[in-house]
Amino acid sequence: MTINPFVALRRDLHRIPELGYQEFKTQTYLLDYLESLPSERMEIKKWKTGFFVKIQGKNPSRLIGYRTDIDGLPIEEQTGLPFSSEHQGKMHACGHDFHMSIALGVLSHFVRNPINDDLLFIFQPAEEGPGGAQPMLESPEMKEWMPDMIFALHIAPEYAPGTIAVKEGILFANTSELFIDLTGKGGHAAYPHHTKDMVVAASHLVTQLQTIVSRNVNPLDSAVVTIGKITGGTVQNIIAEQARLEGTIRTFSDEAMASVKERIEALVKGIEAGFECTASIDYGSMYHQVYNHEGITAEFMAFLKGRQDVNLIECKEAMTGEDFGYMLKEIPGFMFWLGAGSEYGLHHAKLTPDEAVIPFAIDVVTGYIEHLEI
Ligand SMILES: CC(=O)N[C@@H](CCC[C@H](N)C(=O)O)C(=O)O
Repeated sequence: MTINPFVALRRDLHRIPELGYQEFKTQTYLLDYLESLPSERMEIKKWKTGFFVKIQGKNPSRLIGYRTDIDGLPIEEQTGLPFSSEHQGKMHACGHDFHMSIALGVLSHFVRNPINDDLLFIFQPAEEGPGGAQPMLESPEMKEWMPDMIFALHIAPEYAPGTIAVKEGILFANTSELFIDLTGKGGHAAYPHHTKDMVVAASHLVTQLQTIVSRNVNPLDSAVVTIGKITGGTVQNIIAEQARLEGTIRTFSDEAMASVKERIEALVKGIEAGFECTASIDYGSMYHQVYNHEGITAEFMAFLKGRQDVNLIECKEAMTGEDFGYMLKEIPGFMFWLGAGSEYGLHHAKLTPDEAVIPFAIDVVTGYIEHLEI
């Protein structure tokens, strides 16, 4: 059976997931593919481990932008797929392999069938962290090629293939990473009274952090404080001198983000006093909310309603984060969810989206770009 060429590309990319700003093989693979396309209308500018591709239109009056992210996650894949990750401890568990192959499919259509307007394809590194959208936006390359409108998609395992979910206004939350380091006095496991145990302090702090959402945030508002990783100590019979919590904060407003951080700082001060230790907080990288331009999103939804093959859902906002929010802050446009039907969700080691959505999405995105000229 012949396999769709962009599904084949997805499988190749799925084998070589790389973390933010380490996407060297991915960049080479994508650029090699572009080499195979007619080059007359195509201009490429590399940017760190990503790049921009401009496709010259026939009679341009504006520049239409389309962005894909290209990085993977630090997860050991457990799908059992024959084209599983060849990079130990790394996986395309957020669908960026799908995003890239869809972008290549759309790009390769327009390089052969240009529209009047110019198109800009943005292959952005480090979406999962520490963030590539904002520095790309500020780069001289993008300042020269600033789109008049921009859009992007994200796969959604919880929706069936054929579904597109979108809404006007806020779609994804504001995010802030969270790293807390605790330092006390280690020692012999049998002499706890001579030590300040950071495993115990960290355990109390994790529990106290849960009270921010349940007891400080207005029940009619929304926020998330997740601790995804705890490390501490060295061996089972030594009391830990160090512990580290790693997590993320999500809110729908800057005010809520500031008040969650205030509470975190107060609780950490309490841990320092209560457990006689020192603590430091680092907020890592922060992403601006994804806010879909009302008018442009409404027009996209109207376009989708005209397609028999699309099940359009007007969805609710989600606590997911996306640094594409920075691009949408400066450029009118939108992001949408592409139903991809996987039993396991984003960031899961068994995520297996349905590959049939690749040609489907290429067709929808291509059709929408063509429709923009009508
Ligand atoms: C779509 C998606 O899953 N995005 C990530 C973005 C991560 C932002 C940052 N590294 C953080 O953890 O706060 C997400 O986790 O929502």
